[in-house]
Amino acid sequence: MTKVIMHGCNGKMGRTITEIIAADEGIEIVAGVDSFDEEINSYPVFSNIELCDVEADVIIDFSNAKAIDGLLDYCEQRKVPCVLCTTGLSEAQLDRIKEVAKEAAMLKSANMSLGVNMLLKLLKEAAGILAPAGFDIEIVERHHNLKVDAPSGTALALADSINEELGNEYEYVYDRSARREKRPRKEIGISAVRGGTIVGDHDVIFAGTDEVITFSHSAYTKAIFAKGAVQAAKFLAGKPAGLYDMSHVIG
Ligand SMILES: NC(=O)C1=CN([C@@H]2O[C@H](COP(=O)(O)OP(=O)(O)OC[C@H]3O[C@@H](n4cnc5c(N)ncnc54)[C@H](O)[C@@H]3O)[C@@H](O)[C@H]2O)C=CC1
Ligand SMILES: O=C(O)C1=N[C@H](C(=O)O)C[C@H](O)C1
Repeated sequence: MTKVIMHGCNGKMGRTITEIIAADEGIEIVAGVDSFDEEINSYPVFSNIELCDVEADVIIDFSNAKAIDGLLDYCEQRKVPCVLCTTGLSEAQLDRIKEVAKEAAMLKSANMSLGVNMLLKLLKEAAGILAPAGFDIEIVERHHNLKVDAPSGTALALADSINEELGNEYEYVYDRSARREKRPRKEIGISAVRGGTIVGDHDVIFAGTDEVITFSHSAYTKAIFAKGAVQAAKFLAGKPAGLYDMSHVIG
């Protein structure tokens, strides 16, 4: 039985994961952490990870960028593996994750769905063929009106996957409103739309002369992310220190 601390347990994703784990005999939540305590949980909830004295095999995190520094300190000191799903992290936090991964197993992924993780691979092949042939690359993401970070972590991960294939020569452009120039070839435009209850849509557009290819992923429920996170937690429990991602889980 894998024992989990759910970091951000009372948020939208924390609640979805609580439901999914309750129906799985191979894994249980032994404690939750959330600054917002509604007394709705069947497990003990702490307002801060530093106050959590419950032993666990792995942490699942869906919280807020502001909560990540304390979480990383906890993982480093106690050597607890962590599935890090919060997006909108700073460069300093991304560097710190690499440091902490020397002491504990850390799996970071901006999107836990099978579809997006397969797309990350497919895009490398597409970019390798289409970019040299002169296709422009644009990413458009759409999310619900409660999302606090933009662009989405997934949009950045999709861009990074493409850019890696292209020798990291492409610049990311988030806003063209102050620009008065033609589009340079080596850029990836990234646009964010926010509204209603959209769970999460990502379009990667390769626009060439007289033809356009669009790779599109739509999430219909948050359960696709929750299932991936639970699968990742089972995978990560007991793993040696190191930096992991969903490709290690999915294969
Ligand atoms: N990697 C992935 O597949 C996915 C990642 N996300 C990301 O996960 C994060 C959370 O998403 P949601 O659940 O939709 O947000 P949410 O706002 O509904 O939930 C976040 C929870 O974290 C809690 N929190 C805030 N500060 C905290 C602290 N210092 N310690 C403990 N808890 C704290 C809040 O009280 C809240 O209950 C976001 O960054 C989002 O972008 C969301 C869905 C999928
Ligand atoms: O905040 C969300 O909801 C989501 N966030 C992740 C992101 O920023 O990419 C993943 C998913 O799209 C939902």
